Amino acid sequence: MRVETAELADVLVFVPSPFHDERGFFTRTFDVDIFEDAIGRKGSAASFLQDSQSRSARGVVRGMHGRSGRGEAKLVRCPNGAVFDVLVDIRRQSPTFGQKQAFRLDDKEFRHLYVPPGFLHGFQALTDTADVCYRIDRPHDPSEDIGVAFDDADLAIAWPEPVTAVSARDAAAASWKHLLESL
Ligand SMILES: Cc1cn([C@H]2C[C@H](O)[C@@H](COP(=O)(O)OP(=O)(O)O[C@H]3O[C@@H](C)C(=O)[C@@H](O)[C@H]3O)O2)c(=O)[nH]c1=O
Repeated sequence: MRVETAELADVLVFVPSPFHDERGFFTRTFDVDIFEDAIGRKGSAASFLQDSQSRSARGVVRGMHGRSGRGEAKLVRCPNGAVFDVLVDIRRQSPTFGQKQAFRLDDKEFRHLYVPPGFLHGFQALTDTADVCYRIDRPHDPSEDIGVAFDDADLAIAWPEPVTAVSARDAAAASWKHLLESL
């Protein structure tokens, strides 16, 4: 498994080496030693407490979601289909504060993102169905949800497909300007 850095500070991309044969494929999706070497902290893998999966139809956007307080670290991958995944750095002290980066996550290359606390995250499904699995290092607490509208003009995320559906919460999300004032 290869580890790549990203344009955004402290984000890592794990790129596994799937094994293909006539049965299909086998791929490792997580390796504790590789993860902890890359993060530079022994024991850090054990901090992931919750594993979740969502399924989305083509064009669906989920995001842009973040977490207040000390935030949460995430491991994000797409085990079925493909998504256009977007991160925004909302850490005031970061050299890449305010910047965004998009990644293609899919069931061909199985790229796996490590997202430290202090980011907005969202994605759009690029295939008829697209699953996203993510682990987080703190139990979900909706009272700490923060968000920015996926179509905020200042954030200007170029979603590649027409947007077919979003949740009521995402449709009513605050502006990027509003979030910046609260950080
Ligand atoms: C995120 C989450 C939701 N839920 C519940 C709340 C709600 O009833 C239902 C659907 O939740 P949402 O609409 O918030 O799901 P969704 O819009 O898919 O939210 C997710 O979006 C992506 C982009 C992320 O990065 C995730 O961290 C998460 O915020 O599931 C949990 O029980 N545990 C969880 O960890």
